[in-house]
Amino acid sequence: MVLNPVISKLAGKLVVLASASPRRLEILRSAGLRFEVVPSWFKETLDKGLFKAPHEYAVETAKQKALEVARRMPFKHLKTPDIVIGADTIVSVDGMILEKPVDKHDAYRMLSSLSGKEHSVFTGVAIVLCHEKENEEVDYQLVDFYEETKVKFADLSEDMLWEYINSGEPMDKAGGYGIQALGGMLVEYVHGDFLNVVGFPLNHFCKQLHTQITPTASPAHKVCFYNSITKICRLLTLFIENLPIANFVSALPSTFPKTLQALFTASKLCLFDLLHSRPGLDAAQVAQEIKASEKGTECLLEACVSLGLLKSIEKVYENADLATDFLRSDAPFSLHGYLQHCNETMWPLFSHLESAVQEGTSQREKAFSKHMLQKTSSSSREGKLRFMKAMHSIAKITGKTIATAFDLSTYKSACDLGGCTGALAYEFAEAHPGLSVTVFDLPAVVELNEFFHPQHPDNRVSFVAGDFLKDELPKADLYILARILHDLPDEKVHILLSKIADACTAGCGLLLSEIFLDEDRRGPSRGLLQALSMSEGKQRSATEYSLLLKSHGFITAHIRHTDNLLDAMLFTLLQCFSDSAEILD
Ligand SMILES: Cc1cn([C@@H]2O[C@H](COP(=O)(O)OP(=O)(O)OP(=O)(O)O)[C@@H](O)[C@H]2O)c(=O)[nH]c1=O
Repeated sequence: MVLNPVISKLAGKLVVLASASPRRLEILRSAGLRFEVVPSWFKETLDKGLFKAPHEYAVETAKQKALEVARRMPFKHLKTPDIVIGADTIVSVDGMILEKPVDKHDAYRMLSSLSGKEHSVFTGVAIVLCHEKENEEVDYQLVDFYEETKVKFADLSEDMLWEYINSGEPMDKAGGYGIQALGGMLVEYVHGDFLNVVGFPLNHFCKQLHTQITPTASPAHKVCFYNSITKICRLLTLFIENLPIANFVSALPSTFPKTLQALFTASKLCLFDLLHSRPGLDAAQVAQEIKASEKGTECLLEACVSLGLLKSIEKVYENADLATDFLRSDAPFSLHGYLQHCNETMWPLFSHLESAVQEGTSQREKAFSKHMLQKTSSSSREGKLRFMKAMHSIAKITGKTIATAFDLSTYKSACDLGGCTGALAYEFAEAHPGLSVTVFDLPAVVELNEFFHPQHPDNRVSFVAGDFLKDELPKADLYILARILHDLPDEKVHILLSKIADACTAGCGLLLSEIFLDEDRRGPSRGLLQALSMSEGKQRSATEYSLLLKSHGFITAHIRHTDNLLDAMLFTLLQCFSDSAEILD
């Protein structure tokens, strides 16, 4: 008997059912499985037209339900599950997909379309296996499958239909009926797994578990605490991107703008650099060094102490770990460049958000004086350098996570398109000893690279100047597109992807790194807030990126949601598409 050993394999693991369906709970409880129920917040709103077959829709919805819970739990429940189970049941008849009816008339429409006919019930199931890595990031491994059961309804008279609808039973059930209760009276035959119709294909599930789950012991309740680096990066970045992180700064949002400005000002005045090279200065000495008033400097120092950025012992100051690790300009994970960009570019732009929303146009002219327009313009050397410093900060913080997201051992050469200062390329070279990486970026960007000396230079990283929309791309087995696509208008996205597909041979890879929006576009906030400052591009979900890349011949191989600002997806080229008719809008 396969069931018992399978269920007992899960003993000691934190198993979570990402479903509010009482039937699923009952089926799995009766089988002896011990689990917690955390209903998914994923809204079943995927575009059905995008799926070739009904079961693909059910499987994708099940995946999204389970992934949403798997990703939410470490933050909201402070524990990482071992296994999350999601499911979605749909009824399919005459090419239509029927879900739960929205009202009685909808139930009538559904039931009358089933009357006297055979239909299919599909349940898509996703099992997400969560592996917490040493750095406490979580790796998600997905197993999915579906089960089909055929059901034939008797001819239903109007009276029967309305009597059944008025019983209230149809409302929370796919297709508007419950085969396990009154709805059983409408059914002439069932071919296949009965429990699949009720909402969960138990037999198929156990078979999958049997082959997919290895019986390694794991603590029942792993409490997820971020290690300090991940935590500080996250907090600081959320902080900068305007999210309510009440643990870090109390009494938000009233203190929020003041906190940000204190951070920006301290960073701009190089306070953290000064206290790194000369710890133990008092307010008067600091004031003298940064050429500022004594009173103002003292207020700023005290504010920074209250924010946990500085420490003070008997009126002398030194950097707290947070400042040492992230805020001094030469820290390995320095946010200095990014803070400067936020202060001098993002802040003025966002203070014109109201008119940006009203007019739907860039507010640069309004937000900046002539002098600042020049300083922040991407066509000026200073503006370019400023932007490069900001991108360099982000690449340093996210680089390792992206570079180690996938097994890339089959690739020998990579090309980071728009790779800017090479910060990401160096991470890839360090993480993959067999990989050479070419950074391809505009001549004016490559020229300025002398300002960014890598900590560990590596002769497997080289720079080639060119325009990825116009020039021939360097040959590589793997193309990297990190934070590029979201910023481009659709036509440029397609030009770039076509060029990559043309440069690739079958089996070549494409690694995409972006913020992936939740499928229902309810988060993450950092992606949706970033969209407010984008005039041309577009934020997309993982499914949208998959479909976009698929239209150029790339198929999704792996997805990684990293919780370190950027997510990543690895694609493989199946065949080369040069025909623009293949391109989806
Ligand atoms: C055909 C049929 C369906 N159902 C129920 O229909 C819901 C489908 O909806 P779902 O979207 O898959 O699930 P949900 O109930 O919204 O829960 P969740 O997993 O949180 O989305 C599930 O409940 C199933 O049992 C029955 O109880 N009996 C039947 O004969």
